[in-house]
Amino acid sequence: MNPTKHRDIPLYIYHAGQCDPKKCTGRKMARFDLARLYDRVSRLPRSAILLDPMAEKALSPADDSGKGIIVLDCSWEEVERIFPELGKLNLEHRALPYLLAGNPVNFGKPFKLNSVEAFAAALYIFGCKEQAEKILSKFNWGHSFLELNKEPLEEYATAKNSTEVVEIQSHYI
Ligand SMILES: C[S@@+](CC[C@H](N)C(=O)[O-])C[C@H]1O[C@@H](n2cnc3c(N)ncnc32)[C@H](O)[C@@H]1O
Repeated sequence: MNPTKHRDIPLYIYHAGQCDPKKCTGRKMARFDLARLYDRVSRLPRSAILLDPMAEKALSPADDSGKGIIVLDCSWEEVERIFPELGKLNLEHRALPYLLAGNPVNFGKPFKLNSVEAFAAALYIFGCKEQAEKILSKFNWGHSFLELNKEPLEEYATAKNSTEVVEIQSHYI
Protein backbone atom coordinates (compact mmCIF):
# COMPACT_ATOMS: atom_id res chain seq x y z
CA MET A 1 0.00 0.00 0.00
CA ASN A 2 1.44 3.34 -1.09
CA PRO A 3 0.99 5.95 1.68
CA THR A 4 -0.76 9.21 0.87
CA LYS A 5 1.74 12.08 0.58
CA HIS A 6 0.69 15.48 1.88
CA ARG A 7 3.36 17.57 0.13
CA ASP A 8 2.73 19.39 -3.17
CA ILE A 9 4.76 18.43 -6.24
CA PRO A 10 5.78 21.30 -8.60
CA LEU A 11 3.78 21.26 -11.84
CA TYR A 12 5.17 22.74 -15.08
CA ILE A 13 3.48 23.34 -18.41
CA TYR A 14 5.16 23.94 -21.72
CA HIS A 15 2.47 25.87 -23.57
CA ALA A 16 2.64 25.63 -27.33
CA GLY A 17 -0.01 28.36 -27.75
CA GLN A 18 -2.25 26.21 -29.98
CA CYS A 19 -5.46 25.98 -27.98
CA ASP A 20 -8.46 28.21 -27.39
CA PRO A 21 -7.34 30.26 -24.35
CA LYS A 22 -10.88 30.15 -22.91
CA LYS A 23 -10.94 26.34 -22.89
CA CYS A 24 -7.31 25.61 -22.08
CA THR A 25 -6.92 23.77 -18.76
CA GLY A 26 -3.20 24.58 -18.53
CA ARG A 27 -3.78 28.33 -18.68
CA LYS A 28 -6.52 28.08 -16.07
CA MET A 29 -4.20 26.15 -13.73
CA ALA A 30 -1.58 28.86 -14.14
CA ARG A 31 -4.15 31.58 -13.37
CA PHE A 32 -4.87 29.82 -10.05
CA ASP A 33 -1.12 29.44 -9.37
CA LEU A 34 -1.43 25.65 -9.52
CA ALA A 35 1.19 25.25 -12.25
CA ARG A 36 3.95 27.30 -13.83
CA LEU A 37 3.65 28.10 -17.52
CA TYR A 38 6.63 28.16 -19.94
CA ASP A 39 6.58 29.28 -23.55
CA ARG A 40 10.17 28.17 -24.25
CA VAL A 41 11.30 24.57 -23.90
CA SER A 42 14.81 25.69 -23.00
CA ARG A 43 13.51 27.06 -19.68
CA LEU A 44 11.87 23.81 -18.54
CA PRO A 45 13.40 22.25 -15.41
CA ARG A 46 15.47 19.23 -16.55
CA SER A 47 14.91 17.17 -13.40
CA ALA A 48 11.12 16.91 -13.82
CA ILE A 49 9.29 14.00 -15.51
CA LEU A 50 7.64 14.73 -18.88
CA LEU A 51 4.19 13.20 -19.44
CA ASP A 52 4.34 11.95 -23.04
CA PRO A 53 1.51 9.79 -24.48
CA MET A 54 4.00 8.22 -26.93
CA ALA A 55 6.67 7.30 -24.34
CA GLU A 56 7.71 3.65 -24.17
CA LYS A 57 7.74 3.48 -20.38
CA ALA A 58 4.64 3.76 -18.20
CA LEU A 59 4.64 6.13 -15.22
CA SER A 60 4.80 4.41 -11.83
CA PRO A 61 5.23 5.50 -8.19
CA ALA A 62 8.96 4.76 -8.61
CA ASP A 63 9.25 7.85 -10.85
CA ASP A 64 8.40 10.28 -8.06
CA SER A 65 11.59 12.17 -7.28
CA GLY A 66 9.63 15.16 -5.90
CA LYS A 67 11.28 17.32 -8.60
CA GLY A 68 8.11 17.94 -10.54
CA ILE A 69 5.95 16.92 -13.48
CA ILE A 70 5.80 18.54 -16.93
CA VAL A 71 2.84 18.50 -19.31
CA LEU A 72 3.04 19.69 -22.89
CA ASP A 73 -0.09 21.70 -23.56
CA CYS A 74 -0.60 21.54 -27.31
CA SER A 75 -3.24 20.42 -29.80
CA TRP A 76 -3.68 16.61 -30.07
CA GLU A 77 -3.06 17.03 -33.83
CA GLU A 78 0.46 18.26 -33.03
CA VAL A 79 1.67 15.75 -30.42
CA GLU A 80 3.47 13.52 -32.93
CA ARG A 81 5.42 16.51 -34.22
CA ILE A 82 6.18 18.33 -30.95
CA PHE A 83 7.14 15.52 -28.53
CA PRO A 84 10.06 14.23 -30.64
CA GLU A 85 11.38 17.82 -30.77
CA LEU A 86 11.70 17.72 -26.97
CA GLY A 87 14.02 14.69 -27.24
CA LYS A 88 17.07 16.98 -27.24
CA LEU A 89 16.29 18.06 -23.66
CA ASN A 90 17.06 14.57 -22.29
CA LEU A 91 14.04 14.59 -20.01
CA GLU A 92 12.58 11.37 -18.64
CA HIS A 93 9.47 10.69 -20.76
CA ARG A 94 6.62 8.62 -19.29
CA ALA A 95 3.22 7.55 -20.65
CA LEU A 96 0.20 7.37 -18.37
CA PRO A 97 -1.44 3.93 -18.18
CA TYR A 98 -5.01 3.18 -19.31
CA LEU A 99 -7.35 5.85 -17.93
CA LEU A 100 -10.50 7.45 -19.36
CA ALA A 101 -10.91 11.15 -20.02
CA GLY A 102 -13.65 12.75 -17.92
CA ASN A 103 -13.64 16.13 -19.66
CA PRO A 104 -16.51 17.15 -22.01
CA VAL A 105 -14.28 17.29 -25.13
CA ASN A 106 -13.00 13.70 -25.03
CA PHE A 107 -15.31 12.12 -22.42
CA GLY A 108 -14.80 8.35 -22.08
CA LYS A 109 -11.85 8.17 -24.49
CA PRO A 110 -8.92 6.13 -23.14
CA PHE A 111 -5.43 7.70 -22.91
CA LYS A 112 -6.61 11.08 -24.33
CA LEU A 113 -6.47 13.18 -21.19
CA ASN A 114 -6.29 16.94 -21.08
CA SER A 115 -3.53 18.72 -19.18
CA VAL A 116 -5.19 18.93 -15.76
CA GLU A 117 -6.33 15.30 -15.97
CA ALA A 118 -2.81 14.18 -16.93
CA PHE A 119 -1.35 16.02 -13.93
CA ALA A 120 -4.07 14.65 -11.62
CA ALA A 121 -3.42 11.08 -12.79
CA ALA A 122 0.35 11.39 -12.22
CA LEU A 123 -0.17 12.97 -8.79
CA TYR A 124 -2.59 10.21 -7.79
CA ILE A 125 -0.13 7.52 -8.89
CA PHE A 126 2.57 9.28 -6.82
CA GLY A 127 0.27 9.22 -3.77
CA CYS A 128 -0.42 12.99 -3.81
CA LYS A 129 -4.19 12.56 -3.83
CA GLU A 130 -5.01 15.86 -2.12
CA GLN A 131 -3.11 17.83 -4.75
CA ALA A 132 -4.85 15.82 -7.52
CA GLU A 133 -8.25 16.69 -6.04
CA LYS A 134 -7.28 20.34 -5.57
CA ILE A 135 -6.32 20.91 -9.22
CA LEU A 136 -9.42 19.10 -10.55
CA SER A 137 -11.69 21.11 -8.22
CA LYS A 138 -11.19 24.21 -10.40
CA PHE A 139 -13.11 22.54 -13.26
CA ASN A 140 -16.85 21.82 -12.95
CA TRP A 141 -16.41 18.40 -14.66
CA GLY A 142 -13.20 17.63 -12.69
CA HIS A 143 -14.84 15.18 -10.27
CA SER A 144 -15.85 12.94 -13.26
CA PHE A 145 -12.22 12.10 -13.94
CA LEU A 146 -11.65 10.63 -10.47
CA GLU A 147 -15.09 8.95 -10.43
CA LEU A 148 -14.41 7.22 -13.77
CA ASN A 149 -10.88 6.13 -12.85
CA LYS A 150 -10.86 5.64 -9.08
CA GLU A 151 -10.29 1.88 -9.19
CA PRO A 152 -7.38 1.75 -11.67
CA LEU A 153 -5.76 4.83 -10.11
CA GLU A 154 -5.82 3.22 -6.66
CA GLU A 155 -4.24 0.09 -8.14
CA TYR A 156 -1.58 1.92 -10.15
CA ALA A 157 -0.59 3.79 -6.97
CA THR A 158 0.29 0.47 -5.31
CA ALA A 159 2.64 -0.67 -8.10
CA LYS A 160 6.36 -0.93 -7.39
CA ASN A 161 7.48 -0.09 -10.91
CA SER A 162 6.50 0.42 -14.53
CA THR A 163 6.27 -3.34 -15.22
CA GLU A 164 3.69 -3.74 -12.46
CA VAL A 165 1.71 -0.75 -13.78
CA VAL A 166 1.56 -2.39 -17.22
CA GLU A 167 0.45 -5.67 -15.62
CA ILE A 168 -2.39 -3.86 -13.76
CA GLN A 169 -3.33 -2.00 -16.94
CA SER A 170 -3.82 -5.29 -18.82
CA HIS A 171 -6.83 -6.06 -16.54
CA TYR A 172 -8.58 -2.87 -17.67
CA ILE A 173 -7.88 -2.77 -21.42
C1 LIG B 1 -2.24 17.19 -25.98
S1 LIG B 1 -2.41 18.26 -24.58
C2 LIG B 1 -4.08 18.81 -24.75
C3 LIG B 1 -4.36 19.91 -23.75
C4 LIG B 1 -5.79 20.44 -23.81
N1 LIG B 1 -5.93 21.30 -24.94
C5 LIG B 1 -6.16 21.18 -22.51
O1 LIG B 1 -6.76 22.26 -22.56
O2 LIG B 1 -5.84 20.66 -21.43
C6 LIG B 1 -2.51 17.13 -23.18
C7 LIG B 1 -1.17 16.80 -22.56
O3 LIG B 1 -1.41 16.01 -21.38
C8 LIG B 1 -0.45 14.96 -21.29
N2 LIG B 1 -1.13 13.67 -21.53
C9 LIG B 1 -2.41 13.47 -21.89
N3 LIG B 1 -2.69 12.16 -22.00
C10 LIG B 1 -1.54 11.49 -21.70
C11 LIG B 1 -1.15 10.12 -21.64
N4 LIG B 1 -2.01 9.12 -21.93
N5 LIG B 1 0.13 9.82 -21.27
C12 LIG B 1 1.02 10.81 -20.99
N6 LIG B 1 0.72 12.13 -21.04
C13 LIG B 1 -0.54 12.47 -21.38
C14 LIG B 1 0.60 15.23 -22.37
O4 LIG B 1 1.63 16.06 -21.85
C15 LIG B 1 -0.25 15.93 -23.42
O5 LIG B 1 0.54 16.68 -24.32
